[in-house]
Amino acid sequence: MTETPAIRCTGLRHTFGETAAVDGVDLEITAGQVFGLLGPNGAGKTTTIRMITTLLPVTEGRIEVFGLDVTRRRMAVRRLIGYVPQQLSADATLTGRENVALFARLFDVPRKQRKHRVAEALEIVGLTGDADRQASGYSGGMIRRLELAQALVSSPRLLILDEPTIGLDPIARSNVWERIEQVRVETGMTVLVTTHYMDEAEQYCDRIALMHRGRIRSLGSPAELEAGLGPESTLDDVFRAVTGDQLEDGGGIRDVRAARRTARRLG
Ligand SMILES: Nc1ncnc2c1ncn2[C@@H]1O[C@H](COP(=O)(O)OP(=O)(O)OP(=O)(O)O)[C@@H](O)[C@H]1O
Repeated sequence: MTETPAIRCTGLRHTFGETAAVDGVDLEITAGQVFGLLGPNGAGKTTTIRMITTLLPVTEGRIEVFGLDVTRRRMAVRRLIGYVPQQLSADATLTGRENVALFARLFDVPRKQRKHRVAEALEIVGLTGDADRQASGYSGGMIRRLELAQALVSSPRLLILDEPTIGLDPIARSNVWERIEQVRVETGMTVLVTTHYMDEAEQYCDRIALMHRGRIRSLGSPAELEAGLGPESTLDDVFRAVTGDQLEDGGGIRDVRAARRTARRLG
């Protein structure tokens, strides 16, 4: 018997007025994998994620999360998902522990388990020593790890991260990824992540979908995608072949925006 996939999208579409942000996506994500959704700015990644997390309606097609239809079983689906959006979700005026405790209450973690689960989530992301400091004093990497703890406190089966490492320095980036990897190994959680960083996708993702103009253009493991283009090809080459060089400027602009956003959050 085949295992129910963590996510199955069939003929998925979402339009904003005349714009088809997601334009016929078929996608299956195996439970327990780290799956990377890659694409240039405006490819439709965030729109896809927002439909999976039930935050946007499905205009056309169907999404199932562990076999549950997201349109009909919205609340049940939400209970299965931990979501770290691109925009700020940590409160700088609270301590790290208070931030995570707030999410434990929001996500209905049973009262008796809350203290333990909050401490556990902080431990996983390596923030135990800083848990009782105000988040306003955290670095960008620490804020991102705090947001990860917020998403983990409800013990989700599916963790969805929208550009978790954008705007961070290389050490903070690998630190965030190590925590994600650790949780995956320990819990068997499925992880769906968007990133602009090809090296991260190559190193940490089991499978990748390259998205461009609302459609999936290429799908497979990093090695399969590279081998498909030719010997010595890198994931960057595959990306460029699919999107026509859009990454050259796109990533930079995006990084500047993200760095500004991170600076604002810390300021
Ligand atoms: N609320 C909205 N109203 C109108 N158009 C939108 C809205 N959100 C997204 N779009 C459009 O839908 C398309 C896909 O956007 P989306 O944010 O999903 O892309 P993305 O791949 O996540 O890009 P990025 O890497 O910049 O986050 C773009 O053309 C975008 O301008």
